[in-house]
Amino acid sequence: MSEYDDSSYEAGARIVDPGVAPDERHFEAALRPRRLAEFPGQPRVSEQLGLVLAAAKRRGTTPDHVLLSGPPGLGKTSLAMIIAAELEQPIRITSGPAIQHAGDLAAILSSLAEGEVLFLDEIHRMARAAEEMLYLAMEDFRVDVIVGKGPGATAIPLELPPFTVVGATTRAGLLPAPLRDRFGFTGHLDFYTPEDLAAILHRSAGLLGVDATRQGIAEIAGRSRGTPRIANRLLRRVRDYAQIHGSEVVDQPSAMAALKLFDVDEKGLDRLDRGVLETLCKRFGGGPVGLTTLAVAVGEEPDTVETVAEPYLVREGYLLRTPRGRAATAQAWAHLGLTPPKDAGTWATQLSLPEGEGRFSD
Ligand SMILES: Nc1ncnc2c1ncn2[C@@H]1O[C@H](COP(=O)(O)OP(=O)(O)OP(=O)(O)O)[C@@H](O)[C@H]1O
Ligand SMILES: [Mg+2]
Repeated sequence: MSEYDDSSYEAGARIVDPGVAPDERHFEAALRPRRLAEFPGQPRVSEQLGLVLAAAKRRGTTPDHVLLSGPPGLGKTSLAMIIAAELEQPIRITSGPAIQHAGDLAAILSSLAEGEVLFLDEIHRMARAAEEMLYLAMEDFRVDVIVGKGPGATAIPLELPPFTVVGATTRAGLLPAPLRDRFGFTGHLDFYTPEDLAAILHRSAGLLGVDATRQGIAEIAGRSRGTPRIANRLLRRVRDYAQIHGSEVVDQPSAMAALKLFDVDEKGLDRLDRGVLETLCKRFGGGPVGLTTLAVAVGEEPDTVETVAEPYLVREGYLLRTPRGRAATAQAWAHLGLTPPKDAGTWATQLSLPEGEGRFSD
């Protein structure tokens, strides 16, 4: 699930949504890399993690607990499963929202086998009381089981065999510091380069039994917003298109035609993204304009514009959030093939943002 849970757009409702759609889970499972060696991209995290796991295996101990953070669809769940596979250990999978009471967690912890991997997805959404129990368990491999109620209740300490927690979160900043500190290794996943996405797409095409050319793959990779989940989804749509209209081969013409049909342009912007930029440029001279005014003009809820369209537009340098409202950058004008008016604000002449500026961190 993604951070877009609260918006009016269902996860996966847009073809470029980084969240997972309910009906694509089985595709995802089939396309997940199984081992670190077949996990393209994220070279730093992958190398660091490989070292941590290999060293623990060599010593015959459990590795440090691992926290994986980063935007939706970049491979956190895949990596959690890879960790268990590399350690040759079973994996127990649960998620923050499923643990609403400390007792839920106590039941899981007390049934773990030695060395087992406990994957806690969306760990930032776990109940507070369970968080406290978790960090005690992570540090001392112990839980206090409360027996009885009221003044007569007693805490019976229960020793746990050593195990490895792998936590995943799209919002590392929401984790309380004591919990974050219990993870000896944190891997932050970043958006993929088009080359890495192309490698992923080649592999996926092979697994799906689809013929694909290098140019066809490159065309899809360039429109996938740095996100493997989106890349795999676009590949399936292009495959559909190629099977119905073309030579059954995912080549550049079929990729371009299919993605035009599904409204994903060459930079990966869809109709909503372009609607926001076009409204901003054509109706408001590039802004700045308040979020609500902009959203009404686009015909969307302010929340949708803010949480669904803006993060990518800001990250890629098409849109600025200024104290006076939203403003289009020169890159936005250029992408739409429009010329900014002479009196447009200074932001419109700004070609790109300084490194890190306007980027979303967790
Ligand atoms: N490095 C990679 N190589 C190949 N495929 C990948 C890679 N990273 C992700 N994928 C594919 O992208 C899809 C989404 O990956 P995954 O479920 O691991 O993401 P996630 O970070 O857990 O997302 P969420 O935050 O929504 O839970 C899967 O189908 C997976 O196969
Ligand atoms: Mg996941």
